[in-house]
Amino acid sequence: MASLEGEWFLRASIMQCEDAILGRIHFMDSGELVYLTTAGDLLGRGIGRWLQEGRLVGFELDIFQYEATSKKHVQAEPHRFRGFSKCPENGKVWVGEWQYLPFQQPPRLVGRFHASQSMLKVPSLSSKPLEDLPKKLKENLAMKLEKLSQTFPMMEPSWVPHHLAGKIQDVHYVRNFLEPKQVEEFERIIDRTCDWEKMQTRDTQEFGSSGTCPCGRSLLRAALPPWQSTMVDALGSLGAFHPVLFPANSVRLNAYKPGQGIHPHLDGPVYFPRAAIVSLGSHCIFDFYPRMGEPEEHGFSWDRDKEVPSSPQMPPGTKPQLSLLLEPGSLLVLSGDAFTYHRHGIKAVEEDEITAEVKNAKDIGLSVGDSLRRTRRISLTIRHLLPRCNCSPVF
Ligand SMILES: O=C(O)CCC(=O)C(=O)O
Ligand SMILES: [Fe+2]
Repeated sequence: MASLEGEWFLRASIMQCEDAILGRIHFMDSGELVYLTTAGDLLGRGIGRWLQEGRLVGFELDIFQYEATSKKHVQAEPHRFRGFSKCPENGKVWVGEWQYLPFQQPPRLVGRFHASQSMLKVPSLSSKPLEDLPKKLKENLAMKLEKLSQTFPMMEPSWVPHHLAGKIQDVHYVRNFLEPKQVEEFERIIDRTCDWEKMQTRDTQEFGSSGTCPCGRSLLRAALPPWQSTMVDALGSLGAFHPVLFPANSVRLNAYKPGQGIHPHLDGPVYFPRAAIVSLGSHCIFDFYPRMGEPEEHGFSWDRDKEVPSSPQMPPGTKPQLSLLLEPGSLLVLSGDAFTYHRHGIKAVEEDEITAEVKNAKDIGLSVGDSLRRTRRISLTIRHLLPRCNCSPVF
């Protein structure tokens, strides 16, 4: 019997697609698993758990992978797979059944996995019928794996999301994410350390990457300043980002004077479709606009006039569909539809008027007709910038 601990070369099929999963998988003695995609045109990684009971092995993996050259938005959630087999034999290719676990649905058998301990050779495919595994033992192992995967602290958001009434999915607003003291402390650090790029519409600075990789298709990863890492770690452990994508690797600071704002835009498929925005300083009204057409393939270039990622112009006079008052110390998380299809922006005004569209005004104790003067506002936009080639360690 071969020991499972260590690195394996894994290939697994999904229906007719022979090498849908192809890469290195590391079985750690802690019972954890790490997977790295090595298929030429795919990028991605996975994390999971494995268990061995008697002669039976089961492992579960959450895999996030995408085509390096794709200009479309990537999947919004990783896919979960499960492998089952007898313990591998020394020196032989290890073969087992491969299941896909759709969210809240029963597992589906989609193919086989093959693994070998040699990193030099892709495991050869076997067409021998798989030996039937004892049903009860398999069910037992599956139950245990399910329990283990629920213990990832970041899978269960421990804050209560403020799911807003309105037609836009996937917008969460969290009041008092930071305490006033923390807001002040972060503002002090920013004033002391930031090296702003001055724009017409705002000042800005990007953290987390620097320079381009040898092939020029991705950015190289740079360490975040410690105060930002702490915030990114906190967001990770609260469940704002999936553990497969932990830690988020990009932080953009924007500073707005009263009268400045940001033109309605989509952040684009260069990122995993999720952004966490932490506000410091002034309040502001943040607007989401109605969904318009397909956003695919936009957002890879910069609109120099508007100072936002490029996307087709909205018809003049388009009104916001949902507005929120962002308070200092608050956290806004936009993902899925809100990230992919609904432009967001902040009007360039000195004073914000509370209208019926400001959906959280009442929770904050404000009424329609109230107006609030802005002061300087600084925001942190935290996202996961996706590498577009295999030579960049930006992940
Ligand atoms: O300042 C904000 O709250 C929004 C910033 C933003 O949309 C961005 O950086 O893409
Ligand atoms: Fe944005």
